[in-house]
Amino acid sequence: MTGFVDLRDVRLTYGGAADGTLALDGLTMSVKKGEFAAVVGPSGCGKSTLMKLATGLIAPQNGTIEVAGHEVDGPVSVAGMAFQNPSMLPWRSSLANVMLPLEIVQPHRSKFRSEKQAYTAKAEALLELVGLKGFGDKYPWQLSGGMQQRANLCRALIHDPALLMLDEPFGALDAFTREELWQVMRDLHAEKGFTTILVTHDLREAVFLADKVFVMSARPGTIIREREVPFERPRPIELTYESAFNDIVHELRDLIANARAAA
Ligand SMILES: Nc1ncnc2c1ncn2[C@@H]1O[C@H](COP(=O)(O)OP(=O)(O)OP(=O)(O)O)[C@@H](O)[C@H]1O
Repeated sequence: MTGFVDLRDVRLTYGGAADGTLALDGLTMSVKKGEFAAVVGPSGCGKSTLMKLATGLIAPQNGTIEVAGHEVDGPVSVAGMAFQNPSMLPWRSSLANVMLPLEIVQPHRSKFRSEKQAYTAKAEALLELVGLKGFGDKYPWQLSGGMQQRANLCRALIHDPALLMLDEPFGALDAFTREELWQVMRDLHAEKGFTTILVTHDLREAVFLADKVFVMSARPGTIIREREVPFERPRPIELTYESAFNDIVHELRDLIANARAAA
């Protein structure tokens, strides 16, 4: 396989082959190093399942999964993750929340004490990059939802993961805040160059951020279309009001509507 993340002919059934739920079947997809991929599809088609498989949280009954050239057979340490709910620890400051993975993930864990000053500077620099300069000492409950999600992105990136997995990270935010966060995400990806897989229900979000959008069928999920997004980077937010942009959004919408109807 040739990508940075490769899934080939993957099948996943929850709860036993006989009477379980077949979530994914015959799913094949490949994401290149540094690429920003989005995954869209009908509700319940298996998008989150795909994320759990690619990060090694669950194993498929059939097929192969490779990340960074290695077959996945347990939690993938090169991955950072962010979900819809930022789930920050309320008793820790934002800075301490951002630094949490360094206390857990090797090789950082072993040198956390001796390198604490450098790690703190790194976390502060990341907070600044997402527009949270000076908020490191605030507790999560002192931050707005959008600010919490910014800090959550920093926490996902603090250990310099080569792969960032995002499952509906902006889904709970209002439209304006969401667009702000798209731009934060665009700039983080441009600066750091990590490979990204974003699961989203928001087709504008997918087209704005991604190099390639994977469209899934209804459950059992499989990939029914890979749509390249041709727009140059960096992409201004005004792009989302242009007709060429909306044409792709409509094309994706039609594919998903048809997939739902076929279910
Ligand atoms: N732990 C589980 N045990 C049993 N069934 C599950 C489990 N997790 C998911 N499923 C089922 O597998 C299917 C795919 O679920 P998944 O959460 O991957 O879909 P999704 O596309 O992310 O959903 P949504 O669009 O609603 O976010 C669904 O039918 C779901 O009910």
